[in-house]
Amino acid sequence: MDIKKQYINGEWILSNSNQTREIMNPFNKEVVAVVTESDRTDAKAAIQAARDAFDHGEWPTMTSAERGAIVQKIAELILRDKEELAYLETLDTGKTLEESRWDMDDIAGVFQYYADIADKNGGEIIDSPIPNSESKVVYEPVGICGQITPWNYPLLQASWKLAPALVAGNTLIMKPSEITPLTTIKTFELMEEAGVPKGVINLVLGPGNTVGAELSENTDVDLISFTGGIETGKTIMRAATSNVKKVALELGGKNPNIIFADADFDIAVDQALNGVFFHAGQVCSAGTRVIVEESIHDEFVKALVDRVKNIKIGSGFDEDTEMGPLISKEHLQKVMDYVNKGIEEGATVAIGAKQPEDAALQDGFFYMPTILTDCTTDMSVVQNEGFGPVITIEKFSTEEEAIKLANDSIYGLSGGVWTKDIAKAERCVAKMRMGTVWINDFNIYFPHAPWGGYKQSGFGRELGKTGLEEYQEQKHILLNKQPEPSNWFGFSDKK
Ligand SMILES: NC(=O)c1ccc[n+]([C@@H]2O[C@H](COP(=O)([O-])OP(=O)(O)OC[C@H]3O[C@@H](n4cnc5c(N)ncnc54)[C@H](O)[C@@H]3O)[C@@H](O)[C@H]2O)c1
Ligand SMILES: C[N+](C)(C)CC=O
Repeated sequence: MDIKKQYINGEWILSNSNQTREIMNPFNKEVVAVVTESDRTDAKAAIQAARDAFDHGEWPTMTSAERGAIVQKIAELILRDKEELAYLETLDTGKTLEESRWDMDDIAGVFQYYADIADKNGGEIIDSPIPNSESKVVYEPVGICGQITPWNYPLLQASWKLAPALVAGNTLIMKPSEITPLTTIKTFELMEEAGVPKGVINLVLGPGNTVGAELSENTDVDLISFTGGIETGKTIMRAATSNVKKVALELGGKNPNIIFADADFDIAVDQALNGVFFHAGQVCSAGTRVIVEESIHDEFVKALVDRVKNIKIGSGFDEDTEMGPLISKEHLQKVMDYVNKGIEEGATVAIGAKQPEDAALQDGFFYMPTILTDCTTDMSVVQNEGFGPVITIEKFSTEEEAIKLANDSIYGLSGGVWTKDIAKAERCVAKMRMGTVWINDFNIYFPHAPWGGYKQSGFGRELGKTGLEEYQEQKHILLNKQPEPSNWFGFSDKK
C-alpha cells in the first residue's frame, strides 16, 4: 500500500520520523490506508513554511476577489470528486454513504459561501470626532493559523476552518484527527489543484500530544482553532498562553431536546430519533437529553422504542443501513462503560444497552441504539457526553422545570424545543443557555448562520460572517488631513 504523505511548503513528503500509521475501517477493522506519522520537527517545518508564505508570499496581499476565486474553485473540485470523498469518509468513519454525501454537499457549500462573501467585507468608515480627519477600519489576516480537527466529521469540521482562513488571507497548518485523515489529505490535493500557492496550506498528520501540541505551543502560530473534546480544549488553551495566541474552541455538547405535550407528536418522535442516531450518536450537537412533558411521557417512550426496534445497523456502504459502527474499540468501551454506569445509578433500559448479536457485525465496533428512562439530572449518563447512540429520558411538568433541566449542564452547544405554542417556545429559547436552539426542528446548520457554544462548549464562532471575522484582525486607521501643532510640551512660558 502506498504511504499517504504530509503536505509542507507545496511538497508531498514523508515525515522525519519515518513512522507510519494504519488507518482502519471501523466496520470490519480492515486496514484501508497507511499514512506517514508526522512528529514535532515536521510540525515546526510546516509552521516555518506558513510563516514564510505569510511574511513574503503573495497570498495575504492578493485581492480578496482573487482569493475568493480560488476558494470557489475548491468548492467546484469538491463537487467534482464528491463520490470519491464520500466513499473515503465512510471508509474511515463508518457513517452511512448517504450521510457522507450530505456532508460533501455541505462542505462544497461552505467553500462556496466564503468565496461569495470574500470581497463583501471591505471595512468600515467611522464618523471621526477629530476635525479634518478620516477614520476607517480595515480587516487584515491574523497570520499563521493552526487548525486541529476531530474524527467524527473530519472534512466538514476542516472546511469550517479552511475556507474562512483562506479568503481572509491567512496561511495555515492543519492537523486532522490521526484516525480519520483520508478526506483531508484528498482535499489538500484539490486545494493544490485549485491553485493555492506554495506554503499557504500545510498538512501534518499524527497524534495530538506531539504534532497538535506543537501547533498550540509554538510562538510563531498566531491563532489556534480547535474542534474536539473539552479536556483537549483546556490543554490547548493553556498551551496558547505561550504567545497569547488567539484561540477558538468548538467543544462538546450534551444537548437537551424539550418535548411539550402540545408538540406534533409524530414529528417530534421522528426528529428526536434523527437528533441522536445519525452517525451512531457521535455528533457534538446530538439531542441525547430528551426532556418530555409528564403527560405524554409513556406514550412518547413507547413510540421511540417501537421505531428504534427497526433501526438497521450495518456497513455504511450498504444502502439499507441506517446506522453504522462507532469509531474504535476504545470508543465502544467508553460508550459501554458510560451506559453501564447510568444503569448502576438507577436508569432503566427501555431498549438496547448492548452490542448486537448479529454474526455479520462482530468484526465492527457496533453498539445497539439505546434508550434509558427514569433518568434524573444528577446522573453521570445525563451530565456526561457519551458520544454514542444513547438517549436519556427525563420528565417535566412545568415550563420552568423544563428550562431548568435543559440548562443543568456544563455544556451549552445546542438544544431543541417542540411545541405548537410559539410564544411558549420563544419564552424557553430566551432562557436556554446554548449557542443554537431549534424550535420544531433539530440539528440544522448551514454556512450562513454562526455555530458555537456557550459555557464549556467553547468560545468563538464558526460559519457565517462571524466565522470569517475569527480569522481577521481589525485595524483602525486615522488620517489627519490638516495636522496642527498642539503646543503642549516644552514651552517655558506656558500657563
Ligand atoms: N462543537 C463542535 O462543533 C464539535 C464538532 C465536532 C466534534 N466536537 C467534539 O469533538 C469531540 C470528539 O472528537 P475527538 O474525540 O477527536 O476529540 P479529541 O479532543 O480527542 O481530539 C480532537 C483533535 O485534537 C487532537 N489532540 C489531542 N490531544 C491534543 C493536544 N494535547 N494538543 C493538541 N491537539 C490534541 C487530536 O489528535 C484530534 O486531532 C467530542 O467532544 C465532540 O463533541 C465538537
Ligand atoms: C457541528 N456538527 C453538527 C456538524 C458536527 C458535530 O459533531
